[in-house]
Amino acid sequence: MKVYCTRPGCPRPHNYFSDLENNSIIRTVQQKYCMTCGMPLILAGRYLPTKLLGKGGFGTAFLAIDRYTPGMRQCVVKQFQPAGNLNQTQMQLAQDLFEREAIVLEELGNQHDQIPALFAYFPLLVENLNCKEEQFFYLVQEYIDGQTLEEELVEKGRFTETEVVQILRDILNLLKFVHNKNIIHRDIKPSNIMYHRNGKLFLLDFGAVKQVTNNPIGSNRSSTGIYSLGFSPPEQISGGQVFPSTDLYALAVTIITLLTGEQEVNKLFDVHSNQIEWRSRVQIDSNLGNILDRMLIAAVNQRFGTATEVLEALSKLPQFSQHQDLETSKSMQSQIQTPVAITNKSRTIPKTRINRSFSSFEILFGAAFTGFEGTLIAIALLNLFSLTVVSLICAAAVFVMLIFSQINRWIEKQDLLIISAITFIVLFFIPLLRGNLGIGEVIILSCGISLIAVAITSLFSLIQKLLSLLL
Ligand SMILES: Nc1ncnc2c1ncn2[C@@H]1O[C@H](COP(=O)(O)OP(=O)(O)OP(=O)(O)O)[C@@H](O)[C@H]1O
Repeated sequence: MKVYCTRPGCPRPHNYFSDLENNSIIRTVQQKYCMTCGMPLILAGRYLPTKLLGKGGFGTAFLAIDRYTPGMRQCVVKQFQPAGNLNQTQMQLAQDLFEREAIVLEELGNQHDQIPALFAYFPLLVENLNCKEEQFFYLVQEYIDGQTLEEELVEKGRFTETEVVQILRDILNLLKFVHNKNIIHRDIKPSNIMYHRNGKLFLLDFGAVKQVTNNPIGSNRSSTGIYSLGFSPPEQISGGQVFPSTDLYALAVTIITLLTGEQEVNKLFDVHSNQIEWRSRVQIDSNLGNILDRMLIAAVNQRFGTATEVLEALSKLPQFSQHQDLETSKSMQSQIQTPVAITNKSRTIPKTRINRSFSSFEILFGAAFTGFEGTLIAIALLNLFSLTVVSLICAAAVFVMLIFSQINRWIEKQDLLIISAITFIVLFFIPLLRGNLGIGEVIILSCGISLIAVAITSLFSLIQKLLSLLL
């Protein structure tokens, strides 16, 4: 098993322990140390980092396993590690913010199923290579197995109007909950919003939150100069007061980047008019555009003040005020009104699953897979049953199942490669399933049909695009 060393700057952080391939040894082993720098690898005696997820402004995130859960649950271990050379005051501020992320996650994550839950927060005292003591801080949170909106944007190019409205509603409901707790997120952007594989949206990174405890929201305290360039409104950049509407501004910029497909958000800013220019880049419902524009007003007193106000404005748009959204809003309402009763998160897959659209690459890759896998299965079935009709019926059923599973995203991306590799290996090692065909002929036949599937799908996509342009 690979275990990742979390010491900043460790020259060889990848460690491999063959004994840890065995789960019962993972559970019982005392400790493991980095073979290069001697750093203890099993954090708090419990969490084993396996992979680097990424580095943010205040820390480094690792994917880890929790060895004391029955299924060795995956989790995210974040280590406090501020970037750049900070002075003592800045360092203390960064550390406070890291701790605040833990406090906020503990409060919010356990009450809302679209915010990662906090599992642990602890310091670790270790000796460095010069035999001096060093202290590290770790925060362990729920792992969201999915993709950030930023990653999806890179894959898809841009989001449709229907998709962004669904995202807008979902995040507004989340913000309503967060703001009701007197907390302002302050770092809403596509890289901090994540789609779980089951279609549920999550809000991440509460490292920049401002908690206005004992003060009304927007009370007279400075915002400590934390912002994401391009997403943050003027009041946040100037280090002044922050308000719930500060998050609404960042949410509007987020939605506009998704609609326009512009990944470099600064390119949306027009220095001449001193505002974000986006309407000419996309064709959307003008009322929806007006709502986004009102979320983007620089003057706080003219911008929408609360998430509820925006939700109300959205519900007045006839094409978007659907029964389903009223239900979502009602269920959120009951969640907010009964905070004491909710202590554990329910991790059920939502009934109203968001059917995310497929990128062109995903469609063509799916077609190639279906052609390849379908052919392998048809060959095997034709050689397995003596009755050709039975084989063809079974093959057709499998074919339909393959397409259905992809449409519902039960299988996607690397699953497709794994499934076709397994089927191919089975055919390779069991000649009975190939009949008179040699392995070379099987490959040629499967690849050929896979190419035909891609060609037919491309043709249909082209016709569909042409029709949508004409109609
Ligand atoms: N709970 C989580 N589940 C899954 N992935 C996560 C989770 N939290 C963070 N990540 C991923 O880990 C990486 C680093 O996250 P981190 O929050 O440390 O920084 P960031 O959001 O990329 O940057 P910044 O702090 O500057 O906003 C990102 O790719 C993020 O998507």
